[in-house]
This record gives sequence, C-alpha cells and structure tokens, in this order.
Amino acid sequence: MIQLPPLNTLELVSRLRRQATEHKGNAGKALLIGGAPGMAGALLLAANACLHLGAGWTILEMLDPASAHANAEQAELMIHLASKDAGQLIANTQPDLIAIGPGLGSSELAKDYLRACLLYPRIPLVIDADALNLIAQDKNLLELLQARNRTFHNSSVITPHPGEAARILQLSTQAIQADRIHAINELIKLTNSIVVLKSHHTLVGSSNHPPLVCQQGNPGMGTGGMGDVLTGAIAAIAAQGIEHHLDLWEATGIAVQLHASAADSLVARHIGPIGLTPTEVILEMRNLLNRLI
Ligand SMILES: NC(=O)C1=CN([C@@H]2O[C@H](COP(=O)(O)OP(=O)(O)OC[C@H]3O[C@@H](n4cnc5c(N)ncnc54)[C@H](O)[C@@H]3O)[C@@H](O)[C@H]2O)[C@@H](O)CC1
Ligand SMILES: Nc1ncnc2c1ncn2[C@@H]1O[C@H](COP(=O)(O)OP(=O)(O)O)[C@@H](O)[C@H]1O
Repeated sequence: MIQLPPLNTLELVSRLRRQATEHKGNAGKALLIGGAPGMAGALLLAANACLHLGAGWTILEMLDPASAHANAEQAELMIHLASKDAGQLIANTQPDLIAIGPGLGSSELAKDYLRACLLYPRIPLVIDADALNLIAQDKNLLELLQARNRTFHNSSVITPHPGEAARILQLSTQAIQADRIHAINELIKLTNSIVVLKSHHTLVGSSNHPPLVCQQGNPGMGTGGMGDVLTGAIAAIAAQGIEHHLDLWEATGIAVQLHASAADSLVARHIGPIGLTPTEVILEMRNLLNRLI
C-alpha cells in the first residue's frame, strides 16, 4: 500500500450542477485528436466518455481516413478527418480544451498535431498514450511541453501508464513500479505538468500539489481502452469546469476517482472484474456523476 494521502475529490462534483438556463456553451467544446489506422476505437472510446460525461461539444480529429465519418451509433460526435495544417485546423475549431493521444500513432501527421497542440496557448491540454510516446522520443516536443507549462501554469495534464512513464523517464517499467512516488515526482519535475501515473492505486500530483493516491479501482480495469476512457472523462469534466469553477487539477482528480469508483461499483454487482468493458465503465461513470451532483 502506498503511504500517501488519499485522493478525495468527489465532493467537488456538485460544482458541475447545471442551472436552469445553461446551454452547451457552458459545458465546453472539447477537441480530441488521435485514432490512426487500426486504433480508431481508442479515439471513439475517449470521445464516448467525453460525450457521456457532459462536454458541450465533442469534436474529433481522426487520423484514420476509413473511420473519419459520422458514427451512426453515436451521431452526436463531430468527426473530422485530420489533415495537414494542424495548427490552422485547431485554430478554426476554437476549442475550450484539447485531448491528444488515444490511438494517435507515430506518423508525421501525428507529430504535426502534437506540435500544434503544444503550441496552442492557454487552454487545458490532456496528453495521453502515443502523444506521450512521441514526447519520450523527441526532445523538441518535450521542450515545447515544458515551455507551455512555464507560460500557462497547470494547463497540461499527462496520463502515463507505467510503460509510458518508463519511456518518458528512460527507465524500465519495473523501476517505475518499484518506486511510484519517486517516478511521479520525476515526471512532474521533467514535464512541469499535472501528472496522473496510472495503474493499481493511481497517483495524481503536480508541482503545486504533492501526490495523492486513488484508493479505488480494481484489476477488472486491465482491458485495452480503459485509459482512453479516462482521457475522455478528464476532457469532459475539465471542459465543464471552465464555466463551473473547477481547475484542471480538480477536474483531473474527479475524473480519476470517478473512473475507478465506477469500475468498483460494477464489480460489486458482478459486472466484472472478468470481462468488464471500458464502455460499461463510461455508462457507470455517468450514473455516479449524476448521483453525486
Ligand atoms: N481500441 C483501440 O483502438 C485501442 C487502442 N489503444 C492504443 O494503442 C496504443 C498503444 O498503447 P498500449 O497501452 O496498448 O501499449 P503500450 O506498448 O504503450 O503499453 C503496454 C505496456 O505498458 C506496460 N504497462 C501498462 N500498464 C501497466 C501497469 N498497470 N502495470 C505495469 N505495466 C504496465 C506493460 O509493459 C505493457 O505491456 C495507444 O495509442 C493506445 O491509445 C489502446 O488504448 C487499447 C485500445
Ligand atoms: N489492477 C488495477 N487496479 C486499479 N486500476 C487499474 C488496474 N489495472 C488497470 N487499471 C486502470 O485502468 C486504466 C488503464 O489505462 P491504460 O493502460 O492507459 O489503458 P489503454 O491504453 O488500454 O486505454 C488506468 O486508469 C489504470 O489505472
């Protein structure tokens, strides 16, 4: 058991309560980027989480041309084909928040989008999965992340699992897991970001907030796509948080705890641990959130 204070953010959820006159503009415009060929599902999972957790608009820049079309099962999603001139496309969208990484891959187009996100000023930026692998491989991208966080403090959150954390810190996954508190502190120092170091007992910390441990969660969450769902959840809560007075740190904590608590609540009803799906967790997160507001 990691000896750290527990993450205890669910009481903040009531700030998401909606006034009678609120509209989608109050709930934020989230732009999600990723979904290279073979991994479109990762971006769709993040997008479905973002939609079901309440973002006002969920817009996708999908890198896979074969998947960049309206989704009949989830027609609410606005799905664009990611094409050249990433910076201009992002500027045209005018997002309130960007999340990049689920299924992003490592193509030149993926790198262009990541660079454009890191250069896009001010708004909350969630960086996950392959976007983290690209930063681990390219010093220039890491420097852009550091510079962004120096200029716009607490504006970026990174969500590595232990394998991604190992790549960023150039250590083995075993070394990360052997001393997770040291690992999260090194990630905070290196990237200047809010850091979510995932796995059993996820840690959340930043240069302003000593790490806290999420005491919820279970091994049923070890299914491909579970982290993509967390990225979409952070995006949704942070996008609503802009008008509802939650900063990115608070929104991140809520999403981490909601995600793990939803998985626990499903397992308590025998929907898992075996066979628990990220899609079921999305719907249970929505239940929990609406019960808590
Ligand atoms: N439906 C889809 O299209 C999916 C696409 N995905 C995408 O696939 C790409 C590769 O990501 P992956 O994470 O699958 O592969 P990675 O190669 O990045 O990471 C997997 C490795 O990380 C380590 N690791 C991860 N969690 C760990 C833990 N809790 N404890 C110890 N070690 C741990 C293990 O060594 C594991 O083999 C990403 O872009 C991701 O978004 C995945 O999210 C799965 C679903
Ligand atoms: N044994 C476990 N206990 C608690 N949480 C877990 C456990 N295994 C995985 N998780 C959680 O599941 C999610 C997996 O994320 P990730 O590995 O990024 O998935 P993917 O890349 O497939 O989307 C993380 O939030 C992690 O904390």
